[in-house]
Amino acid sequence: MVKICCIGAGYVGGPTMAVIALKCPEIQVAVVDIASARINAWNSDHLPIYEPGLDDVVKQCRGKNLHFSTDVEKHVAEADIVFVSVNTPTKTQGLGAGKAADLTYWESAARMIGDVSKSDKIVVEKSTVPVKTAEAIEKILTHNRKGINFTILSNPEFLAEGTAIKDLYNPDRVLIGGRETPEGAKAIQTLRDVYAHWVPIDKILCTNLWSAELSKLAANAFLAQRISSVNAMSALCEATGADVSQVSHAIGTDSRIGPKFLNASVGFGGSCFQKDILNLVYICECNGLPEVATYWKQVIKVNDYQKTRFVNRVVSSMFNTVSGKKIAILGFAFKKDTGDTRETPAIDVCKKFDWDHPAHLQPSSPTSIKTVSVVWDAYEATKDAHGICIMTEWDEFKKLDYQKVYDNMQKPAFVFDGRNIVEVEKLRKIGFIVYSIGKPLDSWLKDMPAVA
Ligand SMILES: NC(=O)c1ccc[n+]([C@@H]2O[C@H](COP(=O)([O-])OP(=O)(O)OC[C@H]3O[C@@H](n4cnc5c(N)ncnc54)[C@H](O)[C@@H]3O)[C@@H](O)[C@H]2O)c1
Ligand SMILES: O=c1ccn([C@@H]2O[C@H](COP(=O)(O)OP(=O)(O)O[C@H]3O[C@H](CO)[C@@H](O)[C@H](O)[C@H]3O)[C@@H](O)[C@H]2O)c(=O)[nH]1
Repeated sequence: MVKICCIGAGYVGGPTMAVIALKCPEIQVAVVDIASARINAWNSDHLPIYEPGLDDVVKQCRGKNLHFSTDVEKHVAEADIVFVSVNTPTKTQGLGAGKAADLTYWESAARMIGDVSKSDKIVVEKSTVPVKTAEAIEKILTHNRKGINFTILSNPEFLAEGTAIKDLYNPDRVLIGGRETPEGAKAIQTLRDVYAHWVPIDKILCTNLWSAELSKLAANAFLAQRISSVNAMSALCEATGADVSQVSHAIGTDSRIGPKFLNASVGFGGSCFQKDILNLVYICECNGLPEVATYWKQVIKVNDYQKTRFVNRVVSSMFNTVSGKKIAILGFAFKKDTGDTRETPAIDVCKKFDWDHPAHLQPSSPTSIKTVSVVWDAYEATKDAHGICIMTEWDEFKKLDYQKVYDNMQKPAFVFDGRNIVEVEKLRKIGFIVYSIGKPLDSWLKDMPAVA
């Protein structure tokens, strides 16, 4: 019986392994993590992450062929295939700080695999890593191998949060990269057999190691670039009277462009896009390609510009200051259907509001945190507020009774829609002053500065 162990029970390791366990009943799957609170949650009725459909998959397999454990070494030692799905955040200190991927979690996992293994293993890179990481991992493992053979594969994950289970059931493709050697080919075949339980074989793409590693960074860079492109257009739409939704639709019907990922927004967030582009930029710089690095860096610059532009719209509309005003932030996650707030644009927007306080009103003690309160209900959040900022496109915010919201707010009442989900004309009829990204401007906002 094939045994799989996945190191890292996070947003990727948990759902991915749960789906493998569901689709491959004859395979034993162990998901291990050093974070005991996370493992306890995976073993409880309250899973550590919110993902539609995940509870159901876990309930079907947990305790049968899916196990969550903190006994990392035992499960790694027993496994034939070890997935490594640990976090690879941006380095905050030292060489490459602010750009390069921090591979300390990866390296310690690799050293541990080398230490505890007593049988041959396929080691699969599931985390998103810089190109050539597999070579570094090979070196670590082969220098410690004690006669054991380790074959490294790259199998990057393309799921998006909020649709992880759907994406895992029905991936656009599964990508497996390996060495072009007999051992590499054999390992690719073993992993391909796992996915072939439910993924059509023509959707399982096999490449060399470096192509697989780079494809993951390239895919995220292209996706994020689309958002920055449409967001750049949104600024031009506001300046000219064009409507970004109409422009997106018009260009998206061109089959060469396609309709997806063209929603203008307050900016992209999440733990992946910025981190992976910075990683790509660093790799370009290290390979002597400064022009290529600058090109990709611009995607992040436009994203930062979009968040700043949004805050400036809010502040300039509200008589050039938000100091002393109540602003209701609707939604904090970086997108709907996830509880994940890593790198969410809402954080940057709220921080920029803090900056707008005049010096004499600057919070001076830790108790100033009281200026933020968190409530469950949108009606409570908006009561007596001067303005509303919609930061996440939760369906709940589309269906609010905006007349009721308006009646309970200070006047003039503002809605700043960072996700373009409200019906602008309907809200304007109620009496709101509405700003929607990339849409024809409310007369209130005309002639006000969009960018400081
Ligand atoms: N979140 C996504 O949607 C997504 C999608 C595709 C790819 N990725 C990539 O997958 C990787 C994991 O992302 P994530 O969002 O699941 O991260 P995460 O932070 O949710 O999970 C990583 C887990 O690894 C554990 N860990 C770290 N070092 C360990 C060690 N030595 N031994 C055991 N456990 C260890 C941590 O405790 C943590 O629980 C990253 O490289 C990310 O870029 C993420
Ligand atoms: O038209 C769009 C689409 C998305 N977004 C924003 O972009 C961010 C990222 O969204 P999405 O890509 O759907 O979610 P992620 O979970 O970050 O998934 C991305 O990052 C993952 C981690 O690498 C990859 O696996 C996925 O393929 C890739 O889509 C979110 O803030 C969205 O609101 C927009 O502003 N406009």
